[in-house]
Amino acid sequence: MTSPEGYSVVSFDESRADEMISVFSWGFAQRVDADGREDFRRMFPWHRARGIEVTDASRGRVGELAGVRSSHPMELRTPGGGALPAAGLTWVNVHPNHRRRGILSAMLRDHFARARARGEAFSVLFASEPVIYTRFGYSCATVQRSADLRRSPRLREVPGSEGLSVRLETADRHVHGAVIRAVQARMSRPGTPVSVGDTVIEEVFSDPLGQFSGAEPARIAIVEDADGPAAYAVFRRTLHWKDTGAAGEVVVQPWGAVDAAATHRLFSAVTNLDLMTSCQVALGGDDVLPGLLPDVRAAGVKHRDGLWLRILDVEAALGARTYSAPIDAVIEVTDALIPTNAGRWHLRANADYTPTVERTDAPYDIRLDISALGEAILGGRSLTSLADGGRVEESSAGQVLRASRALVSDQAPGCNLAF
Ligand SMILES: CC(=O)SCCNC(=O)CCNC(=O)[C@H](O)C(C)(C)COP(=O)(O)OP(=O)(O)OC[C@H]1O[C@@H](n2cnc3c(N)ncnc32)[C@H](O)[C@@H]1OP(=O)(O)O
Repeated sequence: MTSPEGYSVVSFDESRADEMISVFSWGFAQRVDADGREDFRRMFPWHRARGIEVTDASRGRVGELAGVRSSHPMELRTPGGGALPAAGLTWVNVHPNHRRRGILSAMLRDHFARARARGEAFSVLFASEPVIYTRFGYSCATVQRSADLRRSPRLREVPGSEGLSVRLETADRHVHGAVIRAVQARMSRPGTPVSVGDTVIEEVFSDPLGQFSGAEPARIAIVEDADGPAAYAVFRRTLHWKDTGAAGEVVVQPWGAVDAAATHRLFSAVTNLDLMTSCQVALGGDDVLPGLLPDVRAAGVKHRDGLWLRILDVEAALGARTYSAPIDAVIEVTDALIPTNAGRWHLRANADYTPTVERTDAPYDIRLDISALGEAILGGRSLTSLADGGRVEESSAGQVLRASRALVSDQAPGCNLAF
């Protein structure tokens, strides 16, 4: 693996936790207190930690970590109910003394090689600044929205919701990790992490930066149906008193539900807590929740980029999803960083829309860069809209439209677990 001059790429483990936290706190301008350090020890994926060490004294103290990163193992839902192994890139930081010397670039080359060797088809992340990642072939694959549901918004009725049980408990990572895993595994939305390693679960119950200091300990609402856990919401309340009386705030982070009935039951409970006037929640994809609100504008929905995705294995990415219309097309992919992705792929989806993907020398029908394919692969962005923006070419009129209809997904993608 090529490293920038004066540096070398290394693995590191928990014995270097203090150093890693120091690089992180410089990168993210954060104070990490004793509790936060304990959280880091539990939730940082030490087994996949990589860093860049100084090897030349003119660059800094020889042996010190100049940059760090790791990734969470997970499986990501694809359109049609399949899933693919993915690397959830996380805690990427370069100490300001060493920035803009190619350290991130070296870490990402290393990340791509190692993730591919493990058979991971996607690298996914939540971006601190999107501009960092576009040059490495990542694109925004899901949109995330935030809303404030206020108190008891009188959700529209959903058949079957009344019969579901809901209970509130104090969150306990040892007990409720299994609940979260059970719900995630049942979720069908493309972009959902349907299987995650322990570190993602640890992160759900952690607060390394003291974001929730002043709030109560994490609680969890659990809805069950005949098949077991069907929805959960991890939430924390903070009680404020104003001149007008109690004005408590509920922050839900994260939540997941398998269907509309479970969503209705869950939010009937968490938006109806005494002394609370605000219930802040993130929405992913085309969640049913906004459609249950009688006055969606009152929720003040805000949009932003959600999950960023980089395809590491084009053949797997095209082959592990279903298609919404027949397709028989040669797709030419350019990829400046992963040569095994580049070239022409013959994609055919048969009568039940499951695909075959083969390398071919035949002329292309559509041509696009890996970042454009990453934006479309979960069905979140249409190829027609990417073509309008000049990011997809066609060899003859109608090719983009046909492929676009095939790649669209019945459910808009979303990712409900941050990492
Ligand atoms: C998934 C996550 O963990 S997101 C968290 C990312 N981390 C942060 O935001 C913490 C604060 N920032 C940092 O730690 C660092 O500045 C990083 C990681 C963003 C960049 O690390 P560096 O080692 O400086 O990046 P590197 O030198 O490899 O830069 C590669 C290219 O990206 C550009 N670039 C890097 N960061 C940025 C940025 N924040 N904004 C704009 N361009 C950037 C560089 O200018 C360079 O461009 P070039 O190839 O045209 O010369």
